[in-house]
Amino acid sequence: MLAQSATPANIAEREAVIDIAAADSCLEIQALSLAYAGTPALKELTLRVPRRRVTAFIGPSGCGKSTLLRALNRLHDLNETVSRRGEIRLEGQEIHAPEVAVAELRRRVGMVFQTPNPFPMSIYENVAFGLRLQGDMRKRQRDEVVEWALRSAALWDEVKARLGDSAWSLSGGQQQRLVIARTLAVKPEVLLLDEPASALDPISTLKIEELIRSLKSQLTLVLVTHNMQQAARVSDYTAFLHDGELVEYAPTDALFTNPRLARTENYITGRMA
Ligand SMILES: Nc1ncnc2c1ncn2[C@@H]1O[C@H](COP(=O)(O)OP(=O)(O)OP(=O)(O)O)[C@@H](O)[C@H]1O
Repeated sequence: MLAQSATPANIAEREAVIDIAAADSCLEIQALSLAYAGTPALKELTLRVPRRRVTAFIGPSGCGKSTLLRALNRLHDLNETVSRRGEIRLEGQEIHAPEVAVAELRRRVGMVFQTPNPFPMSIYENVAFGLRLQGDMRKRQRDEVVEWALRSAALWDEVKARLGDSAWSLSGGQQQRLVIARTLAVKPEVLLLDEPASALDPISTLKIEELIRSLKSQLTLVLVTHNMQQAARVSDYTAFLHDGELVEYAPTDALFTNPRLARTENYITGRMA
């Protein structure tokens, strides 16, 4: 039985904590801090990313969403001004451990950016690109993986008759789904999406959102978005960041309908830019 002092807010808090703690997690971020040239961008963030779910990072511009996402596949490695403390574990293994090869990490943790970036080659070759890097594969097997990846990215029917055409002949929305297919072809465990629909029209945006929802049966997705409706539509869990801190992290429904903290409520109700 609930204690007498339990209010709807702290019931939700307890349930949110239990829900995330109980979820099977794929990535664990522990006391992660990151600074650019000594200026903090992330401050002691700790969170677990549940497996085969969609987790959204939301928050005002400059709060650190992209910095956090990029840290998850070590995109800061080449930036000498970046200093980092804390841990990021993928399936229990610290991703900065000496035995972890960055190329393999980035195969396991794929990333899709805001602006579609297909390579200047055919639709087919874009998807086959990572497979060729991985080594020899018979043409028939490669064809099968390309088809599977294009189907998984909900693009196959639109391109199956023109696989040899330039990827740049596709619309922006199709290009973004092609980039997702290219990433899926090497069978990642995690897909990081940094504002993947913000450069797209509303119909293409809906297709990307449908795709995100469908992909969680196969892999773990992490989405950075400015668009709170989008976070509410597609994600299972939402983390609200502000000024480099993780303010609140909860199942998406709980966070949007019953935020625990005033800072979260102010943001989701538009009282904080
Ligand atoms: N390469 C960089 N060098 C220096 N500072 C950076 C760099 N990238 C980001 N920053 C700073 O780190 C902070 C967090 O930036 P980040 O891009 O992660 O925020 P964000 O929440 O993704 O913002 P937005 O929603 O505008 O994309 C900001 O103050 C930003 O100016």
